[in-house]
Amino acid sequence: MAIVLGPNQYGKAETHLVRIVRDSPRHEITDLNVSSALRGDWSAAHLEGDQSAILPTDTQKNTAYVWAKTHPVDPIEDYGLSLAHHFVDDVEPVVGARIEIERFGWIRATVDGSEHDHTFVRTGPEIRTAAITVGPDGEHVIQGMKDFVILKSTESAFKDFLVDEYTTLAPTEDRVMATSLVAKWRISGDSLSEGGIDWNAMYEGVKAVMVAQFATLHSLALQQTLWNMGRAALEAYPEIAELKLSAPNKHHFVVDFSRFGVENQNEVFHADDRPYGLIQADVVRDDAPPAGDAWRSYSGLV
Ligand SMILES: O=c1[nH]c(=O)c2[nH]c(=O)[nH]c2[nH]1
Repeated sequence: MAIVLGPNQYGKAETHLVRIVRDSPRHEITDLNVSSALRGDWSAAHLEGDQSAILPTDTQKNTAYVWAKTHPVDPIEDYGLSLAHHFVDDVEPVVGARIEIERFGWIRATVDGSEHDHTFVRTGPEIRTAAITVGPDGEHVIQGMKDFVILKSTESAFKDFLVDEYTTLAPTEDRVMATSLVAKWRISGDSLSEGGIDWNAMYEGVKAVMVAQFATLHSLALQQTLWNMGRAALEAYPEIAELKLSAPNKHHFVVDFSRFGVENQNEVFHADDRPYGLIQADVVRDDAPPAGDAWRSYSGLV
């Protein structure tokens, strides 16, 4: 029996950087939380305390800042690809790099009916995410979103489910359906190297396709809604190899007004925060290029 060092990676998590483009009086803001992880043979550091192959996490943080000055940060996917390539191509012992990015939204403040040049208001809660991997198996980009809260107030049912002696849930033909969606979609291999992906357009397009499915499908379950959201996104974007969805079912319970002699026809709800059903589904193209290290995560944030 031997005890051996297993998979490992290291880097700087959550470098929260704000880039202001101020080349003209009309400024632009990009607000990013960047995590970098380096992959390679770090056994000497773990087993012997030898740091000679270790580029400090502090250096990785500095590099993320400098890259934000010297390279475009919008779209975040190109910033991440460039930063990952720098670590892999320019830092000798590094064989793979993972860059994970959260992008927080800002819009211009409106003052006297006009968009202001240098005052911004945080939007949300939706956070755009990206996870870029460059390594021995090539390049992967996982584009995505989290905390995307969406609700429909009708055209959602949940009935005819399996019942056992512990089941108390009443079937419903008409309920509120709401979730705080996490969605991630992978682009790998040829689709990436052929270049030219308009990342911002893809992000807005996938979001629009998924919202349209959520809205227009008369849902029999969140599971069915998720499948159709993912299927429609893959149909619309051939570059996407696969898409993963994680959706907490944000339950809205009709408040019982019967003792008050007041009717409640799906008008007043108790919005419960926990527990919640958690429904997850992957939608995959059956000829998708292999995922390799694409889903090997680092910070747990994206
Ligand atoms: O859309 C739903 N899917 C479920 O699996 C489930 N289970 C449950 O209690 N409510 C719901 N709703």
